[in-house]
Amino acid sequence: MTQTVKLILEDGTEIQGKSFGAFTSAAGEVVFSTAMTGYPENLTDPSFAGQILVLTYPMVGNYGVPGEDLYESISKIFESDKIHIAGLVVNYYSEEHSHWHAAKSLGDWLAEYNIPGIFDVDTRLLTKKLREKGAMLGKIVAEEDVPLHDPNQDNLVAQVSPTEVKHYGSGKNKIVLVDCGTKTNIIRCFLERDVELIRVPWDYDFTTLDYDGLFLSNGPGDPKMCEPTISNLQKALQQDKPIFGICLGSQLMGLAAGGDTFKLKYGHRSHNQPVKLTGTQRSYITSQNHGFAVDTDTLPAEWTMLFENLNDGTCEGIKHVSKPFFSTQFHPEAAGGPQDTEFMFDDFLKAVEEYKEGK
Ligand SMILES: NC(=O)CC[C@H](N)C(=O)O
Repeated sequence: MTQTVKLILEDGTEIQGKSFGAFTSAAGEVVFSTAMTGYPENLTDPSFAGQILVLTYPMVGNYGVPGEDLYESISKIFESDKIHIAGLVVNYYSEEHSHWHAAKSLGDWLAEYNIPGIFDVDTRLLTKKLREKGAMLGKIVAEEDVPLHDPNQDNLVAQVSPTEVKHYGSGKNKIVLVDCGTKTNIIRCFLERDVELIRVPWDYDFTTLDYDGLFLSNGPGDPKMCEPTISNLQKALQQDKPIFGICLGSQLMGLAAGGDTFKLKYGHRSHNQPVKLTGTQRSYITSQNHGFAVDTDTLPAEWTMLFENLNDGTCEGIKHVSKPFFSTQFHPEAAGGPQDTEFMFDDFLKAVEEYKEGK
């Protein structure tokens, strides 16, 4: 029998719904995504750590959850090796699922990781509230009440980053990937491009390593929590080796450059965020998942905005005016979402080749 659970927001809103996944209570920051597909990818994206995710797409679970498949010891399917969200809020949960690759139901998968889900919630109405008031703390309450908890006060990157260095591939360009909670599709995108990848923990002193290019990954929480990464990055910015950052990596680059970051009112989480390449009329449709952004007004003179969000005008990437340092706030690796900006990986590796030729 389906049990009743509640979603409670910090402004006092209480919404009654039905339980799926684990029948347990959990607190976090309530954020919404308007993506129409991709829950296996979203739920395993480490950037969602600490967040209760509201999906506006009305029917969820109908294609189940794919079976695991490995490639070079990383998942071919998922964006990390576990579910990272704190809870899931949907409108209609489809008990039935059907897909050639489905191995289990979404509810069973959530239960495996002890993550609660709540359905029968008007997630579009809830999203309107989150857009008006901004992202809020909240909790899914089953039997036991739990206190509200702000995950942005925690060092979430330290919780999701690996503790050991790992090596992948044997290509001609040696790239250090600073893993603050990387999505596996970033690793796949590099391995498809003739790269030897050295994946290091968020606080690892990579400045001592021999490499051709530096990459900063996405990750959860407030970028200002990543002090060791920022100070290592500041050393790398003194050199000329190419640096590329995605999402949290873009925010870390902004902070290391001397700029500031701020929390957006309700974040960008979807697969259809329009961005414009600065200095052109060219726009791209991008996959995004972020709640913070670089404040471009605070950047030193040698840095500029590379992409601008066409919905709210906020910064979607930065670049150095003369050195090969650049970033995107959106996800060129997508997973899920459109792959239109995957060329950013090619641009980065081109910069790496040019750096090696000029050395
Ligand atoms: N996907 C990410 O890397 C997110 C970065 C950061 N945690 C934010 O919410 O803005």
